[in-house]
Amino acid sequence: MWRYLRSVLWKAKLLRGVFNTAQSVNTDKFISNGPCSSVSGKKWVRPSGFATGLKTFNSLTKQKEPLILERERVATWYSCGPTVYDHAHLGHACSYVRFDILQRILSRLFGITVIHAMVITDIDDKIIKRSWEDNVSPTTIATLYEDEFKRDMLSLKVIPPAVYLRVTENVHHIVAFIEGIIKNGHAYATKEGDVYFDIQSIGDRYGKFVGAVDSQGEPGSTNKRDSRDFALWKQSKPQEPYWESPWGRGRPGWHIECSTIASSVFGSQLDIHSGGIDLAFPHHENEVAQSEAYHQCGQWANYFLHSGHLHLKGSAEKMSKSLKNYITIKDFLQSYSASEFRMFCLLTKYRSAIDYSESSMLEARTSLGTISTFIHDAKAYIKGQLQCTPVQEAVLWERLAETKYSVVKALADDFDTPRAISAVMNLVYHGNCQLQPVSKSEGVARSPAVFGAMVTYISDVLDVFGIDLLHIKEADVVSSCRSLEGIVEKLTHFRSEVRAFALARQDCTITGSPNKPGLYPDRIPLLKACDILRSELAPLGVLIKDRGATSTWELTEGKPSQRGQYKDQETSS
Ligand SMILES: Nc1ncnc2c1ncn2[C@@H]1O[C@H](COP(=O)(O)OP(=O)(O)OP(=O)(O)O)[C@@H](O)[C@H]1O
Ligand SMILES: [Zn+2]
Repeated sequence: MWRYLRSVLWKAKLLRGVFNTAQSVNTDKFISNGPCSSVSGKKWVRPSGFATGLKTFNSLTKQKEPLILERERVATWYSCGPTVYDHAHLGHACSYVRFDILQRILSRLFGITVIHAMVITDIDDKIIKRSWEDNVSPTTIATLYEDEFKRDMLSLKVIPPAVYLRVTENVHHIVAFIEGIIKNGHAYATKEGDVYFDIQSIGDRYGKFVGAVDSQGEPGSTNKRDSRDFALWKQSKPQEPYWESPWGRGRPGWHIECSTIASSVFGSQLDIHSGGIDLAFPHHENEVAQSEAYHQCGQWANYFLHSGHLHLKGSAEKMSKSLKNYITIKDFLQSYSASEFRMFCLLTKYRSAIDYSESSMLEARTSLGTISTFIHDAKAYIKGQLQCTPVQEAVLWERLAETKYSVVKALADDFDTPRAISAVMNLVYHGNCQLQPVSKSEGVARSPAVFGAMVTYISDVLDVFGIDLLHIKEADVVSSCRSLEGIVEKLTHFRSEVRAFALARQDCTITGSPNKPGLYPDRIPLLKACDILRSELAPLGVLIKDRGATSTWELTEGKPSQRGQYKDQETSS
């Protein structure tokens, strides 16, 4: 077993650069948790290690616990990834964005390096079924939706895990892991070629998430010793993909992939394991049973974090691929930005269920809009463009200090993002109260520094949450280009009208100088203004060409040599 652990850790080379203390896993650590035989019951043991100052709700104890890490300022984090047989939807977005926010808080605010590994379930009954329906291979289906999932996560600004690992590339590890569990006396093979976990062999330690479990278990062989026993290895049916194994041709069960892959990266001990709440039982329950049976330890993962489900408002069911009640991430991003979705997530606790609706998205949009407007006004004030009555500067410095304290306190308390956002909104409110515009400000004292500090702090906090204050959605980039063209068109048209007016010739009979028709002298400043506008737009990439009484325009980005070509044409003519 040690050789196996060492070899898999060796493969996870990237970890070595990040772990600053060890070249290999400290195997003494999990032995100190006690071998399975000596550990009874489900009691959670508070890890010995490095306190972080945070508390987090642990599904293993169903209460908040101090977050203590195995290594100083390093958190090992494993998360269950998607089963890639269909489009990623807002339910996935919600779960992965919420955990991304938690990881950003740990790393950016608390200085903890998070090493995150995620499995991609690329072989499973649903993938096989979908491949039959579409008449393509399971690999084609899995690759298509895995790529789409990763693209969607990038558009939502989710920081990718240190490693994504596919089940199909780890089957040899899975087979070795199952052999280890059998050797330790916690699993058995049937004559049909299936392998089951032997729940009775771990006594009362099964049921860490739900207490006394009286489950019927999953359907399977009638040769199961206990109806709750679950499959580690399934004999393949005709036409199904298979791998060779000591038990014949088959493929891994669902739960074993996570135990094996998490162990292949992190060894026998894990700080944090995450997933949606639907995964707590039986998936995480079974992962724990397998991992502790393999590693012969009493506590494999110290903290299980579960996110609440996203529902369509009014629906009792979670949004899900199998229920076909979903909105894809791509469709969503046509109407809203990634930052707006993040704000929507921040406004509820990560563990709560969340109702998705147009009105909840508009609430998120409004909150972001309020912050953006404040930042815009504060910057105008700092630059001296916005004149205001004298500011109570000391009050604002105090509010800023209080906000900093409240934000950290809220986030250290099980990542209470709604409370942190409320503290930030409160600061914005007080900032706005102090920005009272006046038309004349000569001699009025100004306080740009405190507004500079507030702008910087609020931008930093939003940045921790992955929010970009411009919060431009991709669809808007295209439409804003279009509206920019519309603005240039209108501006050029207006200039043409002014220019035509300014170029009008005086009536010779009125002036009494029939041989010298000329411009109206009082309109010459208008012509000069038209010239100035044209020459000032040129360096911005808008080239206006006057052609007789009318004008045309073009964008000249990348063609600077043409800029200034028409300089001072009017007034010099
Ligand atoms: N509506 C949802 N709200 C929050 N998290 C979700 C939601 N749907 C899925 N998740 C989470 O996304 C992750 C990947 O889930 P999975 O691929 O099994 O999605 P699914 O849509 O539930 O699929 P299926 O319908 O096949 O069960 C899991 O952690 C799961 O808990
Ligand atoms: Zn899992």
